[in-house]
Amino acid sequence: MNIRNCDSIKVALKVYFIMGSPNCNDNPASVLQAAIEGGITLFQFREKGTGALTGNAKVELAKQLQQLCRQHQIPFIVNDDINLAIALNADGVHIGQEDEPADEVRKKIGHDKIIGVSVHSYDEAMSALEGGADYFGIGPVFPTKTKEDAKPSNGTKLIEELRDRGISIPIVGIGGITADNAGSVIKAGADGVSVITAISHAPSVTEAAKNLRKSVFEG
Ligand SMILES: Cc1ncc(COP(=O)(O)OP(=O)(O)O)c(N)n1
Ligand SMILES: Cc1nc(C(=O)O)sc1CCOP(=O)(O)O
Ligand SMILES: [Mg+2]
Repeated sequence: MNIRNCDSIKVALKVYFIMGSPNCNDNPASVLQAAIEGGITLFQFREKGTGALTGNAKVELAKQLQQLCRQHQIPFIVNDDINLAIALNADGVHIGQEDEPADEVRKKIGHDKIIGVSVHSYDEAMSALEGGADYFGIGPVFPTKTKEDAKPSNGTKLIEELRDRGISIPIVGIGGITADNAGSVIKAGADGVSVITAISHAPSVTEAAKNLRKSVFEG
């Protein structure tokens, strides 16, 4: 299967769980296992923020989480760290406007890997497309405390604008998304939702993933 196929990416983006050890109240592998049992469709390893692991500890955690994803056929995406993604033969990377440009990343990771790019305007979206992005992450849709340097929340405006202007690339919304508001993000034109705390901090991680899935698939 071509992992970069647009329809496959749209399916994978539906319930996109992102986390690293700073986001977990429990052992990250247990949290990921529980989220997989709840039906997540894609995972991003984002080892970032206060207390984030570095060096060998980061690599070992990434390997452990990648192994879990492999066992359950969940694609494994690495946030920011292109060298780690290459070293682990990850399924792809997610980069933002402050990270390496998409065209440079494409040269490094090759043509069989997914590149997700965060965009905040039509112009950024066009540049990301030219650079070879496979999907856009758009946010923060709602206020979030999880990303320290997040921009002010902007609702679903950009998602609607891109769809109105005929952009058909896979899109995932991010930032403050929960089972209660996920339906509005899908209605706006996103293919899926990406969340950290709505799953990682939930009293039951499995139930939270199931509820999010329900909202995405049933509105
Ligand atoms: C799916 C998805 N969308 C957006 C982001 C944010 O990326 P970025 O702006 O580079 O910020 P950091 O996550 O690196 O702090 C994301 N990670 N995933
Ligand atoms: C990693 C990230 N990126 C964002 C963006 O707007 O690009 S918001 C965000 C944090 C999302 O965490 P939560 O689901 O807990 O709000
Ligand atoms: Mg980044």
